[in-house]
Amino acid sequence: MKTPRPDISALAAAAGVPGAKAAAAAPEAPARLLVKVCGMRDEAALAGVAALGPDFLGFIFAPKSPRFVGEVLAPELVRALPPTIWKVGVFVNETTANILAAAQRFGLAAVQLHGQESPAQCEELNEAGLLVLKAFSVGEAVDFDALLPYVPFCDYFLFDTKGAAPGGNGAVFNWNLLQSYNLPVPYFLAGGLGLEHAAELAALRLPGLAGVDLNSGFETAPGMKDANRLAQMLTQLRSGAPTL
Ligand SMILES: O=C(O)c1ccccc1N[C@@H]1O[C@H](COP(=O)(O)O)[C@@H](O)[C@H]1O
Repeated sequence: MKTPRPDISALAAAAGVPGAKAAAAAPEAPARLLVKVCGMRDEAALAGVAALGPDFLGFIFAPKSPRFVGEVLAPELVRALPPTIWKVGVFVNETTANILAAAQRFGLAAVQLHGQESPAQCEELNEAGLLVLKAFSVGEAVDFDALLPYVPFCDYFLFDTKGAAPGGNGAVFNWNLLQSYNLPVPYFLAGGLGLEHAAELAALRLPGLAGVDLNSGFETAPGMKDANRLAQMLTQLRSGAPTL
């Protein structure tokens, strides 16, 4: 069954992003960075973090992750989150059938594919009505040409630090590697972001940068988000970002 897909245009306009698959290579910064808080698994923190008004909330469906949402969080709680927040399921090399089943059960509107998923799988999920974020691990260099086959089927890319685990490594990569980004898909910056990066991120000018992904840098333990630190981060990101 097809998962209803919210209209991305309002979100893109609010963030000053000219819409998915459009003009991401413009060098100017978005009006404000989109914020995705990832790795939610703690029922007690969920309402508090949602009340901060992140643009996206991520739930990890990779069984090996310490943030695996599995049976920990009741699907009703996720489905009941405000419709203004995009609910993102994070998957690593999962089958399309399993992803669609989880999307249906938890009311996910978006998927973050954090493994070696193919462009064809991105297309399948995109055609199923889901917003598609494709993650890529960044080491010493990025081969943007290798991302070209994904362009037609992804709403966002996400650049994360290469590490021992597929994601959630808590390490920062060299953001300057993205200075030469020239593809028409906006992206999220991820990997070890913490409160100490707030000022730098708010002032960051990178072509195609649409948002930031906050995960292990805002936890008291894996999956246990610190709403106070997140509140400080959102305030700094949103007040520090320039207006167009
Ligand atoms: O957080 C995890 O455990 C995880 C597991 C498997 C795939 C992705 C995962 N998280 C994603 O990793 C990046 C960076 O996280 P961090 O800031 O370095 O902790 C982020 O996009 C998370 O969504």
